[in-house]
Amino acid sequence: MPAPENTLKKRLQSGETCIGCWIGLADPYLAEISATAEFDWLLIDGEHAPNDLRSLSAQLAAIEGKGPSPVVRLPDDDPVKIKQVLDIGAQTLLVPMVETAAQADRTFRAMQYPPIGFRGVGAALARASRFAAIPDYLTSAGGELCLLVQVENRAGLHALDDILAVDGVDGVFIGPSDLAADMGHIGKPNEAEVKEAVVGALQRIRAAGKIAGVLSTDPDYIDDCRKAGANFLGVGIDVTTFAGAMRALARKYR
Ligand SMILES: O=C(O)C(=O)C[C@H](O)[C@@H](O)CO
Repeated sequence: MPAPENTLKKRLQSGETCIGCWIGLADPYLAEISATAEFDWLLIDGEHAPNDLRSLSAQLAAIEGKGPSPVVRLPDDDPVKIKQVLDIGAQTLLVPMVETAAQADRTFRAMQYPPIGFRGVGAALARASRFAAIPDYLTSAGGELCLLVQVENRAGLHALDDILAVDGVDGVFIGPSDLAADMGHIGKPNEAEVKEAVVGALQRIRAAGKIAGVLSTDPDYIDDCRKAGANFLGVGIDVTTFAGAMRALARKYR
């Protein structure tokens, strides 16, 4: 029996547009509630949300088999964290702040077992192998992993073509918030030159035959990015959705 099929990877690589939501409330109960919504994917944020391996694992379990495919964002490109997140069962990773082809290639190799890469072997203890219930995990896991790297500053944009040329990179996600900050427009991802850079990068990513990702909560921004070819399309954040709804409810009766 092989590793579980990564259906999200296959859908995205076929060119399908898959919409999803950031989940940063860092709780499996809330993740399961979000999984009742008809998103194609839910991204569990290990960079900006208060998550650890236990909470990430619990949210993976809460989402799997409920409809949306789970994605995990790492806090950085540390190979040790990558190994641990893969061992708890994540199959699609989003890795932030990638600026060079060498960094992207090292990140890919951290996800792969030898001889392709250098992921440490511990499947017998790992949720990913269903605790050794998947006998062929070691020889089948690599093909079901999906690496999405984040390009979110000028250095990464400058190296985009080289990053796209890395075979192990399945897709590139453009981070409008961090790119805006690096371009001198912090808090203004809608600034004309930022938006132009985001849209242009998305077009280049799809032209290279790779998955193109972005996140926005602005419907017009989302539509422009979809038209530019974004197919890993983040359209919301649970934290801001929940906080906004709670504040609106309180104001309604004040
Ligand atoms: O730079 C970005 O935009 C992202 O990477 C997404 C943000 O990190 C997310 O937290 C929404 O602000």
